[in-house]
Amino acid sequence: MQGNNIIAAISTPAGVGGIAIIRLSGEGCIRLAGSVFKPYGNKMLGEQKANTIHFGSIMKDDTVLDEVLISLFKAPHSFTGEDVVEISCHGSVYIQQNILQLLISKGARLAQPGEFTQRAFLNGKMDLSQAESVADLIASSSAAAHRLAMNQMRGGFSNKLIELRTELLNFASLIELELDFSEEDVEFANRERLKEAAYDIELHISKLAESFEVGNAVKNGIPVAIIGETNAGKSTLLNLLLHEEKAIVSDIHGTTRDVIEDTINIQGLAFRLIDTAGIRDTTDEIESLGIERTFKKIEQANIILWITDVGTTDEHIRDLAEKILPAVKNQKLILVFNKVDMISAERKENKERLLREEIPDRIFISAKYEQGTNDLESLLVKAADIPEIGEQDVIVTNMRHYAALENALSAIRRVGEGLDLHLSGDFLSQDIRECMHYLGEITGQISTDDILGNIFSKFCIGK
Ligand SMILES: Nc1nc2c(c(=O)[nH]1)N(C=O)[C@@H](CNc1ccc(C(=O)N[C@@H](CCC(=O)O)C(=O)O)cc1)CN2
Ligand SMILES: Nc1nc2c(ncn2[C@@H]2O[C@H](COP(=O)(O)OP(=O)(O)OP(=O)(O)O)[C@@H](O)[C@H]2O)c(=O)[nH]1
Ligand SMILES: [K+]
Ligand SMILES: [Mg+2]
Repeated sequence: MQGNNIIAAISTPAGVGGIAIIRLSGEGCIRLAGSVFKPYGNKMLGEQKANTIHFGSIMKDDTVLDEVLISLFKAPHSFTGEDVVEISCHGSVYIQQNILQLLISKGARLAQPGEFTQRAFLNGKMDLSQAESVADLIASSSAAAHRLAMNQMRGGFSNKLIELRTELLNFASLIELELDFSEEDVEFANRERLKEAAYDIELHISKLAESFEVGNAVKNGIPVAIIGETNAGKSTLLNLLLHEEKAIVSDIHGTTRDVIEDTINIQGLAFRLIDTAGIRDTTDEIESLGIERTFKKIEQANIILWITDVGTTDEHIRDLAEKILPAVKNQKLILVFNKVDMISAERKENKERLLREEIPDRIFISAKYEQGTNDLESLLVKAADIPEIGEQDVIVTNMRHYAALENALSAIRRVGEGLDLHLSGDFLSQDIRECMHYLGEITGQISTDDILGNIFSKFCIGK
């Protein structure tokens, strides 16, 4: 049916803002929009040039639904690569819904989530990793996450993958050429040079794969577990850093029983703060489960803030250290002495020396009276140890890309091993092709409907 291929959606958030945008894409969408648009000028919409904007009314039969601006894009020069019409109307939900229904009654259909971007991908406007970065860009909540998504959208990652693919292709041709001439027993490809090439590619791919640790932390927030004895002030600190009464604070030991998480932005970096149940010996079953979770969160965090009441005895702190230190592996551990408002300078000096060797990073704060918390924030940024990210840096932020890179890495490693073992060219070339296949999955040169469906269904409607 004609028009069935025209998709429509409200691209702006529901019910907020003075102006809303309704987007149409697909062959015939300009004519479709023209059928409900009464221009104030004398030319009909269908006669207008690409990249122009027009003022007029949207008509439902004889009633004016709204006065709008309509922007025209013509294939292939649009976001989707198809004809695109954008209607800017007033931001009333009533108007938006009525215009959308009107367009659907004229033959458009509701766009699925991400369908505009999916079309842009299918029409070659961008590759798959760029399309995915659009969703990341929309979700970015810190300067660093924004920069990574922007680099990816502008093709940094794609270009790197194209480079690698070209290298692999050259590599495969060398080996395959040799295969064609195998009867004549010639060696076109110098084995040492092939080994170097394989190693060089391996190095590039492994660098990309390794960047995922930083990329993932920047995109999802660096996980910070806030742990320690009951009543140390963990939830007070969480609320202070979040500027929100997220967790219940009380002078009752064991107030927090389950994990509470939220994300904050400090100096352009996102941190995922995780408040946990206070550690103590308890017979309460629920509380014990909460404490088990505390130890799980220690495992999952990059940074651990061990909060202790500065008035807690040295013995008790040492006892806790025996439980906490074995659970800490690669994570950064910071010892936070809380409630400094309650103690003397002399007492503080004594605590300065406690567990110095085991935990060199420490700070004194008062969560309740907001003392030392700026320094704590700076300490968090330092502990996060995220390298400065430049515009040219390619950093992997997507689990799907990471998994594909790991597969590509195994394949290119097999090529290197095959060369060491003097395996015949057909084996080598098979692994090189496999490596290319996995890189192609990232850019979408290799893709299935399942993969695409999975990616685009997570987008918002209208994107
Ligand atoms: N109103 C509106 N704002 C928007 C978008 C949109 O689609 N509509 N975008 C949607 O994400 C982003 C902008 N991205 C866009 C990317 C390409 C084209 C486009 O028309 N490209 C053509 C022409 C390029 C040219 O003139 O040089 C092309 O690539 O051929 C439009 C928007 C953010 N803001
Ligand atoms: N004087 C003083 N009191 C504080 C400070 N920080 C927290 N408190 C008080 O300490 C008590 C316990 O605080 P919480 O934040 O609930 O402690 P918690 O570590 O989350 O406790 P649990 O969830 O029970 O493990 C509350 O009465 C807070 O008001 C501080 O810096 N100074
Ligand atoms: K408490
Ligand atoms: Mg608490």
